[in-house]
Amino acid sequence: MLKKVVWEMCVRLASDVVKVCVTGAAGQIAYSLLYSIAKGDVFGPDQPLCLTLLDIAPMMGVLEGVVMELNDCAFPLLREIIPTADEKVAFSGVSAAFLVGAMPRREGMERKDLLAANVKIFKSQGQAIDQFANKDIKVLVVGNPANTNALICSFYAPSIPRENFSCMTRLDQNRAQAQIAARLGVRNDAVENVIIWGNHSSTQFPDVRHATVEISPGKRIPVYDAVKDDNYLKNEFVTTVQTRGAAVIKARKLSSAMSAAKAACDHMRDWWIGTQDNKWVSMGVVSPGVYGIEKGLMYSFPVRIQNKTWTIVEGLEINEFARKKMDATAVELKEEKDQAMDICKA
Ligand SMILES: NC(=O)C1=CN([C@@H]2O[C@H](COP(=O)(O)OP(=O)(O)OC[C@H]3O[C@@H](n4cnc5c(N)ncnc54)[C@H](O)[C@@H]3O)[C@@H](O)[C@H]2O)C=CC1
Ligand SMILES: O=C([O-])CC(=O)C(=O)O
Repeated sequence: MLKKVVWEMCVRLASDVVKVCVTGAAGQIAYSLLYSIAKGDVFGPDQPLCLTLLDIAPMMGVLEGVVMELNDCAFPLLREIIPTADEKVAFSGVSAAFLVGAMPRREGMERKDLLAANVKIFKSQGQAIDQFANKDIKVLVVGNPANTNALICSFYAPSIPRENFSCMTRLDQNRAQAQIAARLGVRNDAVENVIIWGNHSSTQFPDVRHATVEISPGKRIPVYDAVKDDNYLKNEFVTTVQTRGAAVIKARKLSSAMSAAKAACDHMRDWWIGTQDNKWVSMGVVSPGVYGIEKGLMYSFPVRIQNKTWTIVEGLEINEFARKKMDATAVELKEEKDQAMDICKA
């Protein structure tokens, strides 16, 4: 009898393990990301994990070192680590994937300058996900240009619902939230419902028209009323968020990594576990044609999430200023999409 109970417990434990893939696993974002995932920050403090770590063949030596360090952390939730350069091994049976592996930009480049170098990675990984991953996999694309790479990845994985592909604009959301909090001298989490519209690029539109801030315990007011400076919110604030990635590269000579990893964790955790009550988060998702944004573009919208399903927050008033910004970033996404399709078909 005891033997049977123990056996059943073992079976349950084994089947409870969630398989998660991280690509670019030997790179700088992954170095922070893997730590947080393995610790339980994303899938919950009781969720056992198997991590598959994909990188290219020449990086297998470095990846071996990352695996050693993960083992040396002695994480209770980490049941198995599979380092590999083979997409089939990396994506087989996977329920959640962080697609980080791609070339980062250097000083003076725009993210779309990476298209030619990176988009084929996402075509190939889309095809592998289509063949080998679980059909309900949740895919977060971080590698730049993130929106267009996510679109291509989903295009080449036709057996997986398009809603299961997203790209990361959470870093932009976190940046916007932190800028407002600093301006008002409040905690970062006092600021809610900041929106990032569009592309994870310098045309994105960080919008605080619908955001609120708790300025004193229990007192929440619109950010516009708290800041009382329309000129700042429409100009300096927008530009600061749009160009923050470039500012980090200029200072560090490397692109954001710790903050990118934190944002990837925030994004996937909210997708997996759900958003709270009236809070919105921004993520790049395939446009269903709302807010006048062409159907099929991978565009960042405010969403609520329940049961691992996102729903765009609809009905927000869009003024003339916002309309222009939202359209400009959509135009850029359309251009990137056409260019990416040409590269993939060549
Ligand atoms: N969406 C966002 O908010 C952000 C996106 N990024 C982007 O994330 C990407 C990764 O950045 P870092 O980790 O700093 O770069 P990194 O150069 O440190 O690491 C990239 C890793 O990807 C690997 N890789 C290259 N091709 C691969 C393939 N086909 N399959 C698997 N792995 C592959 C490389 O060997 C390398 O180990 C870049 O494209 C960067 O621009 C960075 C910050 C924020
Ligand atoms: O700016 C870059 O190239 C890296 C990135 O996406 C970011 O920091 O937002």
